[in-house]
Amino acid sequence: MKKSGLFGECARLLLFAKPYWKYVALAIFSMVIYTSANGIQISLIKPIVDKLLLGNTNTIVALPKIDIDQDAPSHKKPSLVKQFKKQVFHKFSFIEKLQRLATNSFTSIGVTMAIFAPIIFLSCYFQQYFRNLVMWAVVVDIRNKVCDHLLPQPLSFFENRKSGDLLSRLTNDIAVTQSGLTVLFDDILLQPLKLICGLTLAFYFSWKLSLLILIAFPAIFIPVLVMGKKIKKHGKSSLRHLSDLTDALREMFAGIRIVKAFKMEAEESREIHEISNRFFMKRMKLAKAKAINTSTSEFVYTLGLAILIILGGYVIMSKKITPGELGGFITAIGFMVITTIKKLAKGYASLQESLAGVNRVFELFAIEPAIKDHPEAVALKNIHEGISFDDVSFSYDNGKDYILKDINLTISKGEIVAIVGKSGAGKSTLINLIPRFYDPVKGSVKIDKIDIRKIKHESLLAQIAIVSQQTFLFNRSLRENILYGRKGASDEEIYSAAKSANIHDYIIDLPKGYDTVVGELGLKLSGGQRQRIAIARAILKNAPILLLDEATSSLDYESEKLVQDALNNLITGKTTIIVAHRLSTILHCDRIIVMKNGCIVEAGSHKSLMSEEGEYKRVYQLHSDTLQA
Ligand SMILES: Nc1ncnc2c1ncn2[C@@H]1O[C@H](COP(=O)(O)OP(=O)(O)OP(=O)(O)O)[C@@H](O)[C@H]1O
Repeated sequence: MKKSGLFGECARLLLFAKPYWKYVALAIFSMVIYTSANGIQISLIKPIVDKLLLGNTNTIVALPKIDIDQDAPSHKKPSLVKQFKKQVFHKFSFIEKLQRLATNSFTSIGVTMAIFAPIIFLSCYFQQYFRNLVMWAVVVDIRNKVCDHLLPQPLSFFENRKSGDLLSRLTNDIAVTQSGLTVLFDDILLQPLKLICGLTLAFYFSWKLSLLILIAFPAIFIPVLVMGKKIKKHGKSSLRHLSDLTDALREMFAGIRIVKAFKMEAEESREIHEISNRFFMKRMKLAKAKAINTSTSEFVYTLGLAILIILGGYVIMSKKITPGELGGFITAIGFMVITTIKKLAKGYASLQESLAGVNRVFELFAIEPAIKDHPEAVALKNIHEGISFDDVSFSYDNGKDYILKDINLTISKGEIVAIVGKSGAGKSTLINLIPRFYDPVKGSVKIDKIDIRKIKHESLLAQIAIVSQQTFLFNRSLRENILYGRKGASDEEIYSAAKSANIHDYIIDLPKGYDTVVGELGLKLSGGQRQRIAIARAILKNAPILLLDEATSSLDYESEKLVQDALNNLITGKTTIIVAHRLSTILHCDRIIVMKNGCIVEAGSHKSLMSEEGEYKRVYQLHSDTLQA
């Protein structure tokens, strides 16, 4: 993935806020109001001290201001700095006017502050509300976009990755990204406004002291920048360890039956402890970098404050500033500038930590879907001729080991074909090429003579119903699980599909009937019941191509007979491919294909294959002997 710096990554993150620019503008507007209102309140400190306390009067009495200019000869042309100061303060003359109006007495100052209270209340509320609105909308959008980007990835993408890693990126890393957004919107947007306001006030009170503060800025930021890089590095590796932990936990719970059956609780617990310890060590490295960052900043601030007090004392003693100005200056620096710089430094560190998560989330966006629609892809509306495999070879490892070798097979529309062969012969792999779970390495799979790579993937899948070896049920109601076959089907259609799959009677006997929620991974149902739900789902889909991969393997003999009848009804007129180990279930298929080591070695009807002394007859006899034994 192309590496981008801090600004690049922040900009990419902020691009997600583009659809919400109106709310961003409202948040910034509220922030400006809020910060200015705070600044104006601080500016009232000067009249409180100089006019009301030191002047000891309730009326406007112009204090003889002790100024560095006062001894200057009147004919001398003011320096450039002084002219600039005059110009700047002239622009802020409204503050002076406000002061005159509002600073006659403690009461008028109190009233002025009270007038600002609702403004501060509203601007504070809206700036927080809009910032949060944008931030959470962006977080939700990022997660949705990652999901949308990942779901079309081919099966191999998910098989080659730890699902815990994906889970961790979608939860932990996005949570870290969210805190990055908080920093961006809270600190990076709001704090500079406060900093500008604080510095303006500080310059207004004493430009010389303010310049000293500006000179000290690099001393504050250098340690922050250095530690920021470390924080990002440790942040990224601690997220990787968290993802390992998520994956281990997910696997342990998914395989809890096996863990219990083999009494492996202690072993699993040891494994989890080890991974947790590794995560802890990484997390501590991150904590150390963050602690160094914060404490170095605190050290510099405290030192800076000490110097400021010495210098402040010096200037007040030499009467170059009024006590009111010094009070205002220290308040502006203490409440606005220093707290803001502290927040910016802390925010920078948090941002670096978050960018580690942002990086990992953006890595997912960089993955191009391996199976994409061809630019000239056509939509498949139905199937007229059939399916064909033309010189198809396939490998899971980029051609190192071929699982399917030069397969040539034509299946006519409406034909029922069974694929048999030893375990590992490549039967499931062959049928997985039809819905494009994988693409062939050589040759092509065609439907109605169109290479399926040139058919719109969605329309291809719409023509196929699959019942696979590993029946998966969602932790939702039985109704929803069956409805997965065809969204929008009526209750009658669901019941009819369930009846055909011989599961309806079982469902209606349950206290909650079709609204019964299936336990996690379908643990609450027996293997046979799960498979019948999956068959009902496929029946409901009513697609013209049926792929049954060991569809009846988990059924007891009674259910198998009933489901077999149902399947027989269902497959009438449909192009069906059945992968089966139980040879008794495929005797009446139109054609039986025998596979061995990734090649088709025999093909024909049960009768014709039995008349040959080939692989089928050998396996069939072995199968019959096993059944009789
Ligand atoms: N996702 C995968 N990644 C890598 N290799 C795989 C994958 N799926 C299957 N294989 C390998 O491909 C070979 C064929 O597997 P396949 O599942 O197609 O055989 P099968 O004939 O359906 O076997 P069974 O009857 O046991 O299900 C096996 O050696 C298997 O280990």
